[in-house]
Amino acid sequence: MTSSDTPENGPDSGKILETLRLVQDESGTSNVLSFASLEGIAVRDGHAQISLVTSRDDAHRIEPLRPRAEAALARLPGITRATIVLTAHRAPGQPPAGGGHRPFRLDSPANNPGTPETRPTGKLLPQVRAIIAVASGKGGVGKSTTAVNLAAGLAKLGLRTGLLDADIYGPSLPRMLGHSAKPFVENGKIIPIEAWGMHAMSIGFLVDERQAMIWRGPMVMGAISQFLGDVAWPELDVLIIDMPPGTGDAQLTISQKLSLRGAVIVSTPQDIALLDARRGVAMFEKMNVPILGLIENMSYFCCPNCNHRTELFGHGGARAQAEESGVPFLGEVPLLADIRASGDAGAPIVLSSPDSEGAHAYTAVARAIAQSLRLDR
Ligand SMILES: Nc1ncnc2c1ncn2[C@@H]1O[C@H](COP(=O)(O)OP(=O)(O)OP(=O)(O)O)[C@@H](O)[C@H]1O
Repeated sequence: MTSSDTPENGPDSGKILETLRLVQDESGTSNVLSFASLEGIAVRDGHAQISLVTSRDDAHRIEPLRPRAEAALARLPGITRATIVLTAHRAPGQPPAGGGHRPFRLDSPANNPGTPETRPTGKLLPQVRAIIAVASGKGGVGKSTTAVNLAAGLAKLGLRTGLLDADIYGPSLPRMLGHSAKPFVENGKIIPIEAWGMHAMSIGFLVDERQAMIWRGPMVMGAISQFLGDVAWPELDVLIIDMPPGTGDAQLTISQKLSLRGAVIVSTPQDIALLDARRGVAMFEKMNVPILGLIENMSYFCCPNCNHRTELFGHGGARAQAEESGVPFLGEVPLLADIRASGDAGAPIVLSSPDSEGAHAYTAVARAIAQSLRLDR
C-alpha cells in the first residue's frame, strides 16, 4: 500500500499526517513533517509503516521526535504498532556524505549498525548454510533471470531460500519478482521482502533505478558493504546472490565479505561471452571460491509454432568450455519467449508455469546444485 491508498480498517492518510504534525519539538515550532515529506504509508495487521524522505542534514532533527511520533500513531484506532522509516536521498550530482562511502543511509544515524569501516571484519551471514554467487563475465547474458529462477527452483525443493540482488548499477529484482513496496526497517536493520516463497533484497527496493545508475566506483563498493551488513536475513538454507556483471572490485568485495560456498557462471554460447565466462571462472578460482558449474543460457531457440530447434548462437560452447576448464556443466536453458515474458511480468517461470520447458530447465539445474552441496532437506 502506498500513500495514495487508504489503509484498510485503519485511519486514513489524512489522520496519520495530522497525528504526525501534532508531535512537536521542544520549541513547539517544528514537527516531523517540517523536515521530511511523506513517501508511503502501509498498514498491515495493525502495524503501520510510514516512510519519510528527508535530507541527510535534516535526519538528525527528526530522530528525537520519532519515538513520540510512533507512539502517537500507535494510539490511533486500527493501529497497534508504528514504525517510521527515514530515507535520505542524495540529489544527482551532490557529493556523498562522509567522503564517498555512504551513498545511501536508510535509517537514522542513531540506528546505524556501523559503517563498513567500523563493522567487525569477520565473514557476514553465519545464519545462512550456503551462499551461492550467480555471475557472468559480461552483462545481458541472462544472469539475473537465471538467479531468480534458480532461487525459485531451490525454494520449490523446500529449501529456505534468499535472493540478494547485488547488481547495484542495474537492479532487476523488483521487476522480476513483481514487487515494488519498500521493505520494513526494524532496529536499524532492513527486513527482506517476501515474494514467491523467498526472502529477497535489492537496492532497487530502496532507491529508484536512476539513482542507482549514478553511483560510481568507491560509492558502489561502500553501498555493497553497507548493504551486506544492514539486512536482517533470517536463517536460510541457501542464499543466491545475483552478482554485478564483470570481474571487478565489486565482485572482489562480495567474495571477501561473505563465505561463498560456490559460484555459478552464466554464459551464452557466443564466443565473446564465453571468453568473459573464462575470466569469471579465473576470478573465483583466484578467490578460492569453488566453481559449481557453468550454465549455457539462450542455448537454442525452439519455435513455439513448429517446434523447430534453431541454434542461433552456436551450441555446446559452454559445455566444451566447462570441460576445458575442468568445471561441471550444469545444464542449458533455451531461448524462450515465455522466459522473457515471465521475467517482465514479475512471475518467475519456475513457479508461475512449473510445467513449461523453461521451468524444467531451471529446476534441473537447481536440483543439481542442491545435490552437489547436499542441501536437500
Ligand atoms: N533463456 C531466455 N530466454 C528468453 N529471454 C531471456 C532468457 N534469459 C534472459 N532473457 C531475457 O534477456 C534479457 C536480459 O536478461 P537478464 O536481465 O537476466 O540479464 P543479465 O545478464 O542479468 O543482464 P544485466 O547484466 O544487464 O543485468 C531480459 O529481457 C530477459 O528476460
